[in-house]
Amino acid sequence: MAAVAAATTTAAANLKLSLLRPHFCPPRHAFYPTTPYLNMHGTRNASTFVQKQRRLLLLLPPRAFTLDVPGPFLQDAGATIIVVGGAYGLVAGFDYLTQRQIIEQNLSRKLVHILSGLLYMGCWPIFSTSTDARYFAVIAPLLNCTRLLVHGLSLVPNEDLIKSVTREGKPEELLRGPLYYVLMLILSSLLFWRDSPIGVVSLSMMCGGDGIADIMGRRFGLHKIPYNKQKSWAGSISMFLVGFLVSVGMLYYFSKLGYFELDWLKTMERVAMVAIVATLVESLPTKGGLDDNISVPLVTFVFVQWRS
Ligand SMILES: Nc1ccn([C@@H]2O[C@H](COP(=O)(O)OP(=O)(O)OP(=O)(O)O)[C@@H](O)[C@H]2O)c(=O)n1
Ligand SMILES: C/C(=C\CO)CCC[C@H](C)CCC[C@H](C)CCCC(C)C
Repeated sequence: MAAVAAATTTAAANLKLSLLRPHFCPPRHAFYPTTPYLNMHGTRNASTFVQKQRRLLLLLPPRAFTLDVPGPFLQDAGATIIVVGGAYGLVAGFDYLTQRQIIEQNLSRKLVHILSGLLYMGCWPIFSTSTDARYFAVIAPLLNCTRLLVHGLSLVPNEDLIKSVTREGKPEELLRGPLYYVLMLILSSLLFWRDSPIGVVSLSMMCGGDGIADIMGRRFGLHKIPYNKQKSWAGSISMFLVGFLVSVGMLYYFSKLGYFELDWLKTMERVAMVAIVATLVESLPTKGGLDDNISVPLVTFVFVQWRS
């Protein structure tokens, strides 16, 4: 009798858990804990997840011999150097292209907008599984934040940075869109990191979606949106499509690496809803109001939470 009662209670608890389970499942490594430290002789202690991370770091194909990564601190320090170097390289590269008039200033600004956040997120797996890894990851955006403040306040002039990331070439522009953008990268890394689809989708909408709206809208935006003559159907439709595709691509990337598991049908549905909301928010008239680099990711954070 007692055994039957116990079995019934367990079954009821399991049913309750499965009903409460969100569509975005908890990170897989919550179920399969990983060992960040590897033994001296090989990978005996390493879980599949850690092995995947190490392969990615070393850019070696699966099954190839992998060198020992000497502890999370060195791995995170190395990853930080790569990301900080990548950020400087990206801005310098676009500055070179604008200086040579290979691309115009506004296109450079939008390409930096699209690429920097997506490449930044793409680099998250090269950080260790340590709980401190996210603090190393925010070093690059923090340095860029300082850089934007120093040059935006004209404490030290920097024509190169201004040319590659501003619209009109004024230093104070660095204190608006670009500054809000790096602050959102920091916020999302600290709050969600690579363990949650929420941060991944929000940044994908801000980088991919919002970035492409400008590029397409300026080129093909003949037909304006009825409630905002500054924005066009071409820009908003591109934002929806690219925001959706980039989000799904990023979610696939992180789920393949084992950071979380997704029910793909529900995920697609949810990402489509989020893309519609982010596109609507971006299309609103905001003269003097909230910048898109704040409104788009913040609304996405809130909307995904609310739907969870
Ligand atoms: N849905 C959209 C968004 C943008 N655009 C085009 O892109 C230009 C700039 O858009 P906006 O988002 O206002 O850009 P910025 O103010 O430069 O934004 P940010 O500083 O956030 O980059 C608009 O004038 C418009 O030509 C568009 O056609 N349709
Ligand atoms: C032009 C921008 C926004 C306006 O809407 C983006 C500004 C980007 C920053 C100046 C540079 C940010 C760099 C990232 C923090 C790190 C990128 C690393 C990666 C590996 C290239």
